[in-house]
Amino acid sequence: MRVMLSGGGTGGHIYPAIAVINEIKRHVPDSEFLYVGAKNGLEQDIVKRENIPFESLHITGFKRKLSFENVKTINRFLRGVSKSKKFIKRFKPDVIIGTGGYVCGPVVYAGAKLGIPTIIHEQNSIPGLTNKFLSRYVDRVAVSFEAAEAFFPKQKVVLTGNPRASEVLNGDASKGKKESGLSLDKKTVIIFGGSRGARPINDAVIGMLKDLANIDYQVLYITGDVHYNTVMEKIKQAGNPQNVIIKPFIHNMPDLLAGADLVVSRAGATTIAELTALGIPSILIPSPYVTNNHQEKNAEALAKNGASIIIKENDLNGHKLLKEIDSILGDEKTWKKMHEASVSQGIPDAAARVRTLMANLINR
Ligand SMILES: CC(=O)N[C@H]1[C@@H](OP(=O)(O)OP(=O)(O)OC[C@H]2O[C@@H](n3ccc(=O)[nH]c3=O)[C@H](O)[C@@H]2O)O[C@H](CO)[C@@H](O)[C@@H]1O
Repeated sequence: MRVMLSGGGTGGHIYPAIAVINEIKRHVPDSEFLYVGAKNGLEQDIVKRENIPFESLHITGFKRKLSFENVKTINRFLRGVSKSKKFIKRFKPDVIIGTGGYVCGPVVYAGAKLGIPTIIHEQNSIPGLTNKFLSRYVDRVAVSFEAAEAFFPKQKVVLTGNPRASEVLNGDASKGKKESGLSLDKKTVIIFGGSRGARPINDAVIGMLKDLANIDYQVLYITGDVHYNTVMEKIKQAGNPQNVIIKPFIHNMPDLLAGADLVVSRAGATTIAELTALGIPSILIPSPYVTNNHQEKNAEALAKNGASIIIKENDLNGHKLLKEIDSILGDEKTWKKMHEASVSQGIPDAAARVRTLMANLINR
């Protein structure tokens, strides 16, 4: 089977595509893949590390306000379409899958225009602009939340969940802990701000570092690549407690999450799919800077049934965060309830559902 994939900008769009690739590889081992990503997105690095053939487009997103930049964006889109058509004619995919982010716009659009079977995957409960645009042209729309169904043509939409949920299921907790320098027997909190890190979360963690030294669990704190040096400068002054390990980025999240008792993070949809697949309780700080405030909606779905506590970014500080962490890890009953609520929200067989959708579409 020949599968072309596109999606990117941030990890939340890239890891679901890689999970689809791994699922197909397991079932149809001689399949071939081509990933088309943005020149400046995180996908350059992440996809190449996985040894997946990669081509790139220069692409940007629309500004909401009228501006000359939008004219350039339209030109880049049109150039992206014609470059994608060349990739498609050369690679000859049986199917094209887009997982969101600006870059998959021209790729999936070009595929649909050339008559190739096309699918988009939407991770969020409120869809992004690119997927809304593409939904008019594609054959199927796979969604991760029921709430997203209403935004797409009824006859095309299928609830699959997020394929990354399946990928994290078989993580090796000891390996993940050893790789990051964590102890094997302590309760573990993982803190990160999505795939790129988030300054307000970093500030809150720096604000509670001194108090973290007095707790009996351990913390793996991921700053995000671009924030790492600034954070480490500040930490030089604040001091780094022994039970707090700080990293810029972790490539092997499945093994790390397998050993996590609690996660503190933004409310990106792919992170949420991972948490609920594993039943990890969470404290979510939705980013208020995303389209239609979709992270808040993602987080609300979990908080409503008790799997997560939401802290709004405006209310976030080190003291509050530590208090909430303690309220979960310090009380076995609370942890168990949140764990069960989290499991009940997961779709762990999402990757298989996407594979089936694809196989049915192309009759294989
Ligand atoms: C600012 C922005 O536009 N964010 C969006 C983006 O977020 P973002 O890319 O942050 O997405 P998510 O939080 O959904 O996913 C992050 C992914 O990166 C992984 N990870 C994270 C840190 C790390 O060190 N290593 C690592 O591998 C996580 O395990 C997860 O698989 O895509 C999501 C999915 O469409 C959206 O819901 C988010 O709103």
